[in-house]
Amino acid sequence: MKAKIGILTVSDRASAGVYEDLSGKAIMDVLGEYLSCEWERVYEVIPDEQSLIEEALKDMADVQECSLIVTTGGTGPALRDVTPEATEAVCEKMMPGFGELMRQVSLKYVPTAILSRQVAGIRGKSLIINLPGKPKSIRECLDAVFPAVPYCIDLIGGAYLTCHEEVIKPFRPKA
Ligand SMILES: Nc1ncnc2c1ncn2[C@@H]1O[C@H](COP(=O)(O)OP(=O)(O)OP(=O)(O)O)[C@@H](O)[C@H]1O
Ligand SMILES: Nc1nc2c(c(=O)[nH]1)N[C@H]1C(S)=C(S)[C@@H](COP(=O)(O)O)O[C@H]1N2
Repeated sequence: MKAKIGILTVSDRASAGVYEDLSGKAIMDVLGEYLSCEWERVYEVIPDEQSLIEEALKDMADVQECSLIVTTGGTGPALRDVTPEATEAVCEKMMPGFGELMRQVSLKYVPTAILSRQVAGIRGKSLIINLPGKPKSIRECLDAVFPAVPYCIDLIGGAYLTCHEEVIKPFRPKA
């Protein structure tokens, strides 16, 4: 099965064309460096509206059958930041370790790492992971959690992800 990966940028300004979506691009670049298997991307840029975020996540998970969905933006405390709420609303199971680890690692880079409420969870055969909006946060967060991502996707019946192990080494306890 060819892996499908959803990349969802949640940003009022990127979706309005005020700035180029560098964070979505960073997700594509980092995943391109990590993955040795063939994969297809499903990409969307939407404003910070909870209903639109939920709709996009459900479409990527249920219709497009993405094994992994990575969001960027909308995780902070500002009024319009609702990506974690939308993620929780569509997930059957939350995976708190992802947010805990990303926040902890991010503190090495910025003291404001604690302002991100980023979460991860499972919807069907999809793992959804929230990342902050800043382009530089993408690699900082993904480097920390990605080693656990392929095995998590194995456990929920998603696509079998393989990686360039000199770049990132996935850990599969039963391999
Ligand atoms: N998708 C993106 N592409 C490029 N830069 C971004 C993106 N998202 C955020 N940034 C940058 O990070 C800074 C802080 O992100 P912030 O959380 O304020 O943005 P956001 O909430 O994603 O954007 P908005 O307020 O338009 O929804 C922004 O001012 C911008 O410079
Ligand atoms: N790794 C990392 N995490 C980070 C940051 C960062 O630059 N790098 N920025 C922080 C800041 S300043 C904010 S406000 C929160 C929330 O960002 P968001 O609302 O764009 O998702 O993420 C935090 N987490």
